[in-house]
Amino acid sequence: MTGFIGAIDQGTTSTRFIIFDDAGDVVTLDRREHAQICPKPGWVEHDATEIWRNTVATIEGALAKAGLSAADLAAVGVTNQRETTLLWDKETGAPLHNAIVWMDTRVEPLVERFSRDGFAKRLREKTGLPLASYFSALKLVWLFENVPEARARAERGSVLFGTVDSWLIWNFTGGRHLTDATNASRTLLMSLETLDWDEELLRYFDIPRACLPKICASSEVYGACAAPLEGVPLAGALGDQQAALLGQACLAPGQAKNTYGTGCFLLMNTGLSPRASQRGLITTLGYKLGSSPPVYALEGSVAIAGALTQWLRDNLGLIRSSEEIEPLAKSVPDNGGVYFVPAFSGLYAPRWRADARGLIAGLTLFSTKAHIARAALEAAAFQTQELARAMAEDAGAPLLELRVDGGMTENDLLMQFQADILNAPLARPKSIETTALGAAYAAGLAVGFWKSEADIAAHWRCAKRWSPGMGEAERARLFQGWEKAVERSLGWES
Ligand SMILES: Nc1ncnc2c1ncn2[C@@H]1O[C@H](COP(=O)(O)OP(=O)(O)O)[C@@H](O)[C@H]1O
Ligand SMILES: O=P(O)(O)OC[C@H](O)CO
Repeated sequence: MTGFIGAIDQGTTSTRFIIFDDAGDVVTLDRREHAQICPKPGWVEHDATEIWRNTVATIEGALAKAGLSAADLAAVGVTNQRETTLLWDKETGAPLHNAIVWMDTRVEPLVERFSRDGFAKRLREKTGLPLASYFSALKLVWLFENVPEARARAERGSVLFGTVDSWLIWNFTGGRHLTDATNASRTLLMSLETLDWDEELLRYFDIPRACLPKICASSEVYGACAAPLEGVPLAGALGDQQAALLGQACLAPGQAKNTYGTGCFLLMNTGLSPRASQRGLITTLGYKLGSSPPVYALEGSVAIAGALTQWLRDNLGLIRSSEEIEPLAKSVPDNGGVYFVPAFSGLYAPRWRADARGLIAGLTLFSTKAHIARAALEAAAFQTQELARAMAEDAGAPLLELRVDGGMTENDLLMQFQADILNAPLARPKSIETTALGAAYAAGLAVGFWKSEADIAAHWRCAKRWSPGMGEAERARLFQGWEKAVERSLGWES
């Protein structure tokens, strides 16, 4: 019987394999963390071979826990941390360098170099993206400039470029070099109109076409998997935030979700044509299901959200586990005037300030670690409020409801504060594994396991809701404090 769908969720901090039943409910899950390699300030790398090993281990782990075998899976989907950039040898499959992670800032000097000629406006028109260290193109340029022989071999096609989806698909399918259009839309190399690599952009960044994967739909059969998923069709791939959009069934224009993980990513479905932002948001591909027309989204990306909780745990030792932050923060009635701006990689949307750095503001002798914990949680909410405000202005209508998911949504204090600061209700579905669910939906639709978008929308059920309860004056006072702190974080790094 093939009554289940599998999804690999390869995230910034961990890799999960989740098995879903036909109601979209989690049957079982296995998870492995991988090393965050930080060789210099601002540099963040992953070992791609460790990621592949963890992927295999989580699949084996989840199948064993559920007492299932690969033959029980009708299809498998892949979803992944986006923009993270890899090069590997076509013959041996060996990576040429550690993967350069999306939040890595080493290419700031390249951003400056490429900013000088005024091409950034054209880049934004074609790709929907600002010229920033976040996206893949400059990471790839850096690899070509720093890894001996990489460029010459890429030109010959013996070295391949890919984001993490490509890397996993290549390993699963015995060497098929493919990517999906949502991941490609984060490279600064794909045109949002044609959904193909763009000659003008390739020339601009001097990227050889021979090293690029073929761009596919988010939902189509990519190939049959090798062990440990022997023979299972790999039938869906999406960047993780787009997968969450689909997993949250935000299928109608105007519907939006926010995922609170390492970072925070607010995406709104904007329908069948790309909508340019006037407020510092990104225009991105939402999803492309088979031969259906592509669906676009506006996105607000925040680099540091849950990562700040981890930082309090690992770098300051303020808490022993992420969960401990909630009781600590709750032990004080408010932030006591303390604000924490986690601009560790500069600030992404809507400000795009690479020169910002993290700070804690408003400290007095009265401040305790509980105020710092509270300020760290509130930072995710304030950053989301900035995105929501920009999105409402772009869309010409306020957000009526925000669907939420990701690890931080377990934090009740944060979610209530978020509803208060947004002045809009939050709704969390029965499963917060919506990222993996989106990849499962994409794969399931491609093989007919689920029949239509309506079929998957019918699975969405609200399990928890937070309603706003804060007065306007208090909301304005708190947000003003945040804005003052952000102003002070700007221009730190010059
Ligand atoms: N109860 C909690 N309160 C605050 N942050 C949390 C809590 N639980 C998890 N987190 C944070 O959420 C992140 C994990 O969420 P997850 O959705 O698994 O992220 P990712 O997919 O980016 O790896 C971590 O950064 C962790 O510190
Ligand atoms: O791995 P996550 O969930 O933190 O997501 C990372 C994003 O895809 C980066 O753009």
